[in-house]
Amino acid sequence: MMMSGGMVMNNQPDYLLSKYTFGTKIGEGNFGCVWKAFDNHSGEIVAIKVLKGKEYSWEEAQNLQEVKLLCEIDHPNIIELKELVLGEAGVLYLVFEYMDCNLGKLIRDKGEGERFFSEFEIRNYCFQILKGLDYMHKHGNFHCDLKPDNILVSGDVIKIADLGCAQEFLSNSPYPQYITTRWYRAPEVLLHSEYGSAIDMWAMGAIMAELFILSPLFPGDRGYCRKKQLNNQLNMICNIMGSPDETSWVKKSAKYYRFPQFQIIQFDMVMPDVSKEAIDLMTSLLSWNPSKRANGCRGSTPSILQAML
Ligand SMILES: Nc1ncnc2c1ncn2[C@@H]1O[C@H](COP(=O)(O)OP(=O)(O)OP(=O)(O)O)[C@@H](O)[C@H]1O
Repeated sequence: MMMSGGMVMNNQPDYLLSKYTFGTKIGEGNFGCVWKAFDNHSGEIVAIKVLKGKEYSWEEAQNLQEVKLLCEIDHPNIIELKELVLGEAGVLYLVFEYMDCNLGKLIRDKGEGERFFSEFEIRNYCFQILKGLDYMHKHGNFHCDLKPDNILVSGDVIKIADLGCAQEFLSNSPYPQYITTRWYRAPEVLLHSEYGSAIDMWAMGAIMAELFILSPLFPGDRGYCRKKQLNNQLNMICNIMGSPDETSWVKKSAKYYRFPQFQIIQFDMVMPDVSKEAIDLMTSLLSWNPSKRANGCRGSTPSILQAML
């Protein structure tokens, strides 16, 4: 057994089954199944992610991006990885602190009950997500797959999870193919342009709007080919944020793309009860130009964001 930071790493096959009692399956993504489990020693409830589709060696397991990053991270708004266990036949188990549900489910439940979140609740959630993101960005990483289902909630505490696609700014490795679920994907990624941590701020803007309206802001269709998907998603964005003007960013990043022409829909028209500060923050987070997006590390951030961080 080895220790890295506060985390335990174990490659004894029997260890997992003797330490934990598995309960129900609580989630499933592209990369793993997540189970609720009971720690027989401490009595604590945990969430165990069983990685899919590959036999891991111990070295591969320790070098996984999600594992490497979570070993270095210690923040109250980022999920804690408690243990890494390599079981029989190279099955890899990631043992996390347990959270009650994800933000996507909470939004869907509210939507079905036709009950809105109060702005106070939304500010509290966004404040915590922004704190977690700010920490990641200041430590040279960005999440790359921020979406409501990857944000976990217990009571009024929020934690960012699923760092499997996260990237280091200065990494020599090429950025991954898979970047953000399409509805939360920033224009620069859609347009195959250069991108960085500002893609998380775009996703944050889309999530904040979703918390207010209880449905995704840019729910682009799948489309039957990549070109259709791209057109559809960018169309959705133009439809709400207005088409980008001829700024240097558009000239550099989208010189071959013909944007459909739409005027911006003012958020205060569709969200009449939302405060001006919250509208300003969403509008800034959803700027076409990544360098203009609100960002905790920059001076030109809206006052609500400054007050939050
Ligand atoms: N620590 C946890 N506590 C409670 N539920 C969790 C926890 N971690 C994950 N889950 C649940 O399991 C789901 C899938 O987890 P996760 O996103 O980590 O898997 P994934 O395979 O990497 O997903 P994706 O396809 O989005 O990359 C989450 O949406 C969440 O509902």
